[in-house]
Amino acid sequence: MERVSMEVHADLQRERAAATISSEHFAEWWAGGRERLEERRALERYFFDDPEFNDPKHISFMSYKELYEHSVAKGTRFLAKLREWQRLRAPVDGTGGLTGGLDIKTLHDFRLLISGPLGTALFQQSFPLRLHFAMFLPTLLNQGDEEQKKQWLERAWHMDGIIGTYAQTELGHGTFIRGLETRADYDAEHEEFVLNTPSLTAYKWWPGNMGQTANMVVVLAQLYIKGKHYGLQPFLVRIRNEQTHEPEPGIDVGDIGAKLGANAVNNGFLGFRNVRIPRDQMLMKNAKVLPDGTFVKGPEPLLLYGTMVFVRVLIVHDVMVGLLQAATIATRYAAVRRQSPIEPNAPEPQILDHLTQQAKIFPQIARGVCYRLAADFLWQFYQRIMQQLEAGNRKGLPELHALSCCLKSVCTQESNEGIDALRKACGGQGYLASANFDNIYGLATAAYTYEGEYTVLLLQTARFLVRQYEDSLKRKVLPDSINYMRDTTRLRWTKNLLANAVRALEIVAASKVRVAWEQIRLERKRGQSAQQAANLAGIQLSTAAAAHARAFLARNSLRELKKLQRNLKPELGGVLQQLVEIFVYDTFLRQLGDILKWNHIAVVQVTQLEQRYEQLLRDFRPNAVALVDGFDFHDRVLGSTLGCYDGRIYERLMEEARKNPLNEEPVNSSFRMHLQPLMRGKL
Ligand SMILES: CC(C)(COP(=O)(O)OP(=O)(O)OC[C@H]1O[C@@H](n2cnc3c(N)ncnc32)[C@H](O)[C@@H]1OP(=O)(O)O)[C@@H](O)C(=O)NCCC(=O)NCCSC(=O)CCCC(=O)O
Ligand SMILES: Cc1cc2nc3c(=O)[nH]c(=O)nc-3n(C[C@H](O)[C@H](O)[C@H](O)COP(=O)(O)OP(=O)(O)OC[C@H]3O[C@@H](n4cnc5c(N)ncnc54)[C@H](O)[C@@H]3O)c2cc1C
Repeated sequence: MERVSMEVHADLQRERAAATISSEHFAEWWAGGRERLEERRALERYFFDDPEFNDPKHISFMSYKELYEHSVAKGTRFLAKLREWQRLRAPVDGTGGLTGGLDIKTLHDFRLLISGPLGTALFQQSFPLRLHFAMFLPTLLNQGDEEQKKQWLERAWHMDGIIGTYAQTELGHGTFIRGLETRADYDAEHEEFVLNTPSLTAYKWWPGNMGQTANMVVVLAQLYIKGKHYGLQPFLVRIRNEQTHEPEPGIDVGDIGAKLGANAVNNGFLGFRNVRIPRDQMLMKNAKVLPDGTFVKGPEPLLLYGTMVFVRVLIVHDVMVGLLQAATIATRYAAVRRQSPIEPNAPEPQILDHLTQQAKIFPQIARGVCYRLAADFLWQFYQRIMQQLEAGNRKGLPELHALSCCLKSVCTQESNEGIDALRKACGGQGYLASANFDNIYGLATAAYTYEGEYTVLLLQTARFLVRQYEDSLKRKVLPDSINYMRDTTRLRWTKNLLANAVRALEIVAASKVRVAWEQIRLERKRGQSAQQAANLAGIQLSTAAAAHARAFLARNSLRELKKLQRNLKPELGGVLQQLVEIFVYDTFLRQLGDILKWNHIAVVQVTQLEQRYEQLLRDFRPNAVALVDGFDFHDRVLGSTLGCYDGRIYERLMEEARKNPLNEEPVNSSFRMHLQPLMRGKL
């Protein structure tokens, strides 16, 4: 499904001609500047013009095994070609400097490349070496000491004999990682650790790329020295022979089977039987084990969880991309599809002219744009806190953990919901594999669970919020992202609807945190332990954290909008203003129950906001196609019969149907074997 030079559908031509914004200006801003936009386009052409990267058939027609083998072949060609690209040009942002040095920024850029438009275009069921880059390397980088980094990092970066993954989750435990059972016993005599899987539930289960692809893992295991327990530590273990790729002695490894999506990732299981590794393969930036078996505690035990924080920060960006791919497909489809006259004798309108259709699609576009603003903020914030940590200041870590957890949860959950709503907004055709919602949804919904399950992460944020609430009662200084809790004044409804709505969302969050805190106190008074009280307040706590995330997203969008409007062309600034308003009002209206519970707002004021919201949908309507064009998703990135730039939806639907292997022969063999005997009463 290339962007072919054929004629563009008349409706799309008209939409583009009538828009008041320039897609190209938007694209430039969205990409972070002209140079980056050009660079990204050149990189995409470099891959998309290469016939080696065309799939021989639609992946929905491949078996599980076929898809894996095809993806690995393509994945390795991808890396080779990317290296070639970088030899030809100086390394640039977005391609991850595969031939250059390695730092966390490079890994960030590489991650955005493989989870972003180019990566999802080439690997609709995810990149088959994903975990090597997304978790194995960041863990070596952040948890190895200087010696270990010298020994492993450069080699791992160039995949010189090393393909790694991050093996934490077990069959019995994913969330509660202190409950992991894999053991690493230190043998001081040989200066080795001995790894074992003591039970079925102790099997590592889920790590990506682990089934057949990886030959090394960072494994999280419980450290024991002379029988004494020292908690979880990371160990570097070779699981397959570097030359033959046969499992090493004592290693039981395999693939866990087909999933809802991301089937190229080859998630695996792994058991250890007396597997020995040298002492210097415990990653020791933090805690250390000396040759004689002395355990030296690290300055910051929570660094062990550092890779998870890094990945959570990036997930906000990942799911934003998926949501906007789906929104682009649905917008273009709705601009070409015509159905159901509005006036009895009028021609059928573009379905995008039904206001309810606008209400399905535009809030998702707006949401994606606001998530992007939050993702950029979060990445800057992460870098700042990491610099502070390196300098020995850990003050900002709890706020980073709290913010990344609730944003990861809420952005993932709402993107999942949004992608599904966009699929439904395409009617029946949205259900076809050739529309590509299945792959987009499959990737986005995995992120709801991995790297910390939705509710579990909200509860992490809630712990922080409740503690901060107590601090606010004691008039202590609060971190920036929750400073709004200090303001205990009631909402004063002014003419500025946007400011009203943002403040109302903050009041909801602050009130819900207070209620959660009160419930914990009540349960404590009833004699419950602190932990049981937290469990019994779990619904209040988790919904308070989600409310906090929404309040943050709204406030951040408003703040960023103000900054942007100083630098952008007025018509673009104006459309971004519409989108921020749509996002905030949509959030407000979806939370109306809570909003009314915690704010004194009259019915007429809600009506005023509803009317403004509906007006905004209509105001945004003329720019909808131009705006999604500005995300600059190549047709290969959307991979959809419904979303192509030229709008030839019906031609493509039919072309794809005809390519279906079932249509290769006029009569399928099942007729003679089964249907005919049935009809002749011979079964
Ligand atoms: C749920 C928790 C956070 C609970 O941990 P715990 O040890 O029981 O800790 P606790 O007693 O609740 O808390 C102790 C304290 O540590 C804090 N904390 C917890 N995690 C972090 C962090 N990352 N950074 C900074 N601080 C952190 C907590 O908030 C607690 O603080 P507090 O005592 O309240 O001040 C943890 O176990 C966890 O993170 N679970 C989720 C597991 C997870 O995310 N697994 C990811 C596996 S890899 C994966 O999925 C890869 C897919 C990637 C892909 O395909 O791209
Ligand atoms: C596609 C995919 C890729 C993955 N890749 C990797 C990988 O590369 N490496 C790796 O190590 N792992 C990986 N994982 C595992 C993943 O990190 C875990 O599945 C995830 O952290 C959730 O843990 P769980 O499966 O134990 O869920 P559970 O914790 O069993 O969740 C089940 C239910 O219990 C609830 N629950 C659990 N604890 C609590 C609590 N304290 N309070 C309230 N409710 C609770 C949850 O909210 C949820 O509703 C992957 C998973 C998936 C789906």
